Amino acid sequence: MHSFKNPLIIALDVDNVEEALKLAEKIGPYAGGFKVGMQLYYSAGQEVLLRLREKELPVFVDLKLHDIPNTVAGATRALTRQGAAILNVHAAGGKAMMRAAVEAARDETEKAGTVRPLVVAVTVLTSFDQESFKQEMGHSGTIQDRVVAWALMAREAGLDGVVASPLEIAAIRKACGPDFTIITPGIRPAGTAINDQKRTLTPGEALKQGADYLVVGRPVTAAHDQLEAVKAILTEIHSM
Ligand SMILES: O=c1ccn([C@@H]2O[C@H](COP(=O)(O)O)[C@@H](O)[C@H]2O)c(=O)[nH]1
Repeated sequence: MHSFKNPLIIALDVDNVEEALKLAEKIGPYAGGFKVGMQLYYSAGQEVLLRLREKELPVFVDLKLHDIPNTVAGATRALTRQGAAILNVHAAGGKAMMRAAVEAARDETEKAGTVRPLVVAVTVLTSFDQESFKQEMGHSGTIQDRVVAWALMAREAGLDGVVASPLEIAAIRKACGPDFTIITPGIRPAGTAINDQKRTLTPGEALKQGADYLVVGRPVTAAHDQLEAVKAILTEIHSM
């Protein structure tokens, strides 16, 4: 297991390596780890992962893989070689796809003698509310029921955990047990902008619900004082 020094993962949602490294330099001594998502990876490629390695903090590579099993396995192998500490696939890709991802990560790390990344499944994006989930996705049940069903499927496929909103943490924990990793975006410290997120809680509330890791982007990246924003979240976390 790659070691995160605290549960706070900062989403480096910026456009280039220089900006990412500048932010990483500033908040690195405080953050538990970084997240590299589509915006940064599609702009900067694997170079950003190699450069972030120098900061010696684990990196969650959030590319939400979703394709046929063989293609997802190949992409998983590449991200594993590039040093991802956590990587993710969409649960909607199905059990065979999820199994292919975790087996590819295991095989790649066994060959290299390195630590296997956690492979987790994205459930229902935090930008959906119940209404849009029903109208646009055609699901008649609740978001929570779908998230729990996908979490159970991910566990059966051998995945290590899920990405879900903080509102579903307790239900996932109950269904999947204490060792199943729960990573939650949709984190909004009190008084910060909600933006496009629909299912949110504060850092303290999410931890109280049982989250393992909190993913925070704009409340830090868009803050007037990014370092102060990180420190305030850590103070809230440590007061729990
Ligand atoms: O359901 C999901 C899955 C992933 N994300 C990612 O987390 C961060 C959240 O950023 P904020 O700026 O704090 O909203 C972002 O990189 C998303 O791609 C998510 O929000 N919801």
